[in-house]
Amino acid sequence: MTDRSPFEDFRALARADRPDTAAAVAATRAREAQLTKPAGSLGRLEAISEWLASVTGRAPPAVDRPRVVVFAASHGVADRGVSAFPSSVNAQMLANFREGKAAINQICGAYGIGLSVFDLAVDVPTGDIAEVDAFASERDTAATLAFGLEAIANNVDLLGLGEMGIGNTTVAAALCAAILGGSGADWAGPGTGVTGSALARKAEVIDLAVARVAGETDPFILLQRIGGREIAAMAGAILAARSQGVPVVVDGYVATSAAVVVHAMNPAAIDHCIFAHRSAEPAHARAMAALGVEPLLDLGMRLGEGTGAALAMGLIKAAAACHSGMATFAEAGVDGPA
Ligand SMILES: O=C(O)c1ccc[n+]([C@@H]2O[C@H](COP(=O)([O-])O)[C@@H](O)[C@H]2O)c1
Ligand SMILES: Cc1cc2nc[nH]c2cc1C
Repeated sequence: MTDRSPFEDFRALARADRPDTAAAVAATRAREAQLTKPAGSLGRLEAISEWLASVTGRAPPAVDRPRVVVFAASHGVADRGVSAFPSSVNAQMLANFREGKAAINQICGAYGIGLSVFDLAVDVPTGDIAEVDAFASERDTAATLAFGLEAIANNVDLLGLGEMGIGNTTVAAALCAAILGGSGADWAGPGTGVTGSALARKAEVIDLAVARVAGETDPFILLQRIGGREIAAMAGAILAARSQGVPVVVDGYVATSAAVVVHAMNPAAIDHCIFAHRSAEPAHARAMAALGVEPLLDLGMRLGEGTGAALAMGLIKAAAACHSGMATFAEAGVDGPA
């Protein structure tokens, strides 16, 4: 037996170059210029088509099997009063997803997007990160990263990442603070609706978690020590999707914290991700600024469960449909610019 780290495969994925897709990008750019519209008039939709081509290597880009994946997990830290809701909501919302009655079911239904929901043992919370590590071992953490691979099963060609986990805005904040710097107060926000003195306590809990890991810089070890399972699974899904040329749509603050972990391994390792929306959770903008990304939407949403991602995927589907379905000037007999 060697003492090879269980994280080694994920480190390799984070470091790997993506395949060369320059030909698909060039073909997409050339076709875009021929379509029946003034150059640039579809604005960011044109950039989305080019992004799809650059990630998938397909020209014209197509979205045939979009899917939102929701990872659900429970957090020991939720018992510290950092959320407006109890952890019992996690299992109850899983039942609601199964019944097709949550917001994410409706948005996916409206846009023809598949939905998978994974229960990452919501009956077993991870450790209370103010006092102990979230995951018991590197092996446990790596197993959950590996579970993220499930997200791209069955030839998913556009992946939306969402989550459900009472207390996880505290976990996301602690991860952001530990990786990007700043205090608990910089990264804390209302989450499900925490305000006033409870919000101040939430910031203190984040500070406790960050102080506990002081000096640690390895992003995967920080993931192990701060968690949680849904964030680890989303980080694993981001890495797996990149290796398979699957474009990823990142939802809100919590999903973005998974991207922060991957980005800390290698900034280029999130170059196949697009950020769906600016969550109303105030620190989400701060996290995206640190990643140097600009979200597609700003609708004042702060639900999680992949809802922002699903809305952005509707836009992305429309962008691909315009690019591949529109006639060229020559095909339609429309005069070009004078
Ligand atoms: O991702 C976001 O931007 C976001 C912002 C606020 C709340 N949430 C959702 O609300 C839960 C976490 O909030 P909290 O207050 O329990 O930490 C969890 O289920 C998330 O999906 C998610
Ligand atoms: C009801 C409810 C639904 C959610 N969906 C995602 N996070 C959530 C948090 C709560 C509290």
